[in-house]
Amino acid sequence: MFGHMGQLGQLIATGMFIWAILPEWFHQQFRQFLEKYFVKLIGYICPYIKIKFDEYNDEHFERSKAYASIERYLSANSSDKAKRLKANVFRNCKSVVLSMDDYEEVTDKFKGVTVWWTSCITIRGRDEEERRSYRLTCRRKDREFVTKVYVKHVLDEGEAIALRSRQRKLYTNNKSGSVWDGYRKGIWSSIVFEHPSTFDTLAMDPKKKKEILDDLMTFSRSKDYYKKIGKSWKRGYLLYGPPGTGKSSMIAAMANFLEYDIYDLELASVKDNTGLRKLLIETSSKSMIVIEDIDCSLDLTGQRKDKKEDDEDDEKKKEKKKKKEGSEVTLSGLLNFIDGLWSACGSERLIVFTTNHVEKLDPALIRRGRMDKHIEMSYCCFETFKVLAKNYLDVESHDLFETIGRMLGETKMTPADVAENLMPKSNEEVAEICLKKLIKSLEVAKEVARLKAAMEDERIKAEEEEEEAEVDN
Ligand SMILES: Nc1ncnc2c1ncn2[C@@H]1O[C@H](COP(=O)(O)OP(=O)(O)OP(=O)(O)O)[C@@H](O)[C@H]1O
Ligand SMILES: [Mg+2]
Repeated sequence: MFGHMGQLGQLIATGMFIWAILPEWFHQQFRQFLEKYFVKLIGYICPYIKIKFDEYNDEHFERSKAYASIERYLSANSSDKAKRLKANVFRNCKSVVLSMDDYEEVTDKFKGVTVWWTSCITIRGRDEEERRSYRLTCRRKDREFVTKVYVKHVLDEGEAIALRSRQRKLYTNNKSGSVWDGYRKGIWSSIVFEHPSTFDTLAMDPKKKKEILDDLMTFSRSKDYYKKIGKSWKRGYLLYGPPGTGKSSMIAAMANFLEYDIYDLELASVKDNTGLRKLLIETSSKSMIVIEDIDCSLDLTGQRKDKKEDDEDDEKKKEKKKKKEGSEVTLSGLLNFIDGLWSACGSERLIVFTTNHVEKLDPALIRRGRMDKHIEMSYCCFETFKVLAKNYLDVESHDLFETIGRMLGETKMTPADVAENLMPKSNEEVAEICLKKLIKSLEVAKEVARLKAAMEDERIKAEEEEEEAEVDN
């Protein structure tokens, strides 16, 4: 027994001696060889596979997009399951994002498949730099599903969460061309978009409101449909109606509903058609491009149709006018902006025009396909009033409603005017006082309209008499 022990001791001692006299490179090779086969061996035995997502890839300084998406996905789906959390406040984000703390593990289930996520840190290099990563563990049998379906689901969902929580922007174009926005020159300048208008605060016929909401919802979910029918994923809205009927409020409500950015395009500040195209290219997806008061923006009415008929003098006059205004955008330039080849450069975009005079616009500009949906914003009807009364006074029914309903049927008053009357101006102004104020205003408006109509009748009568007198002479 002791003899065997002695032999073994000798063997070990010889082995150690040989190991000691072998060169360093041999040690390294041997170690690598062992590590490689050990990992392989574990791979054969272990029923799980692991996928690592690093926060920074070696060749990029930027934070990995996949890592950020996973972080958001996990904080939204598993932050209630993890026991130790980290709070992050991102730039461009409204809220605090909770994510798993280091070395924390959570379980996630998707379509019946269970996976495990671990947040890891490795210390690398001489500077002992901390490298973060997420490790996804799944069963070997689920490998195909996890790599092809689950990971895509996580990344898509993470991106969608980022979009939902970002701060939206209101952009406007600059007359001077481009502005320095801190790190690059841009042709749009922006502020944070925080308009409080929503479809709840917007007063209009509930049926019409629902129709618009359905339309917007369908649009935002129709990516594949637009691809199938061979159209770029955009839709044109024309909002028309008298001043103060809620066109601008509707635009803000639409942007809030769809969570889009707004590009408020001032046509008069655009130098020419090329400038218009540049602006278009610089807009992002999930946005609304708005041109307010399109009839006043430029002399676009009939520029295309009547071009040949215009005599030279007219052309010169127009040229001069355009030079004075500093804009040479033409109707055809604008038409191309809306649905020319370049308009397909982004996706999921609404183009919205507003006007007080729809009849002044060139039919080519507002034909379906360019302006797909025409929405009339009109004077306040009883249904509109009820929404305003609810929003402004918290009143859903009142004895005075009947009178107001009847009077609104007889008199044209814009929602802006009705809203102004309904808004309490002091603590003493209770709902009834405000409603009475509105009735008084409606009476005045009715009287003014009656006088105007009478004056107009008189004017027409006088003109007719004048004509008759001329004929007699
Ligand atoms: N339909 C509406 N619902 C709720 N509020 C409205 C509505 N219409 C007008 N208002 C109120 O009146 C104000 C003016 O409305 P808004 O600016 O949307 O009108 P507009 O149609 O864009 O007018 P303009 O043609 O002059 O640009 C808004 O601030 C809003 O408070
Ligand atoms: Mg407006």
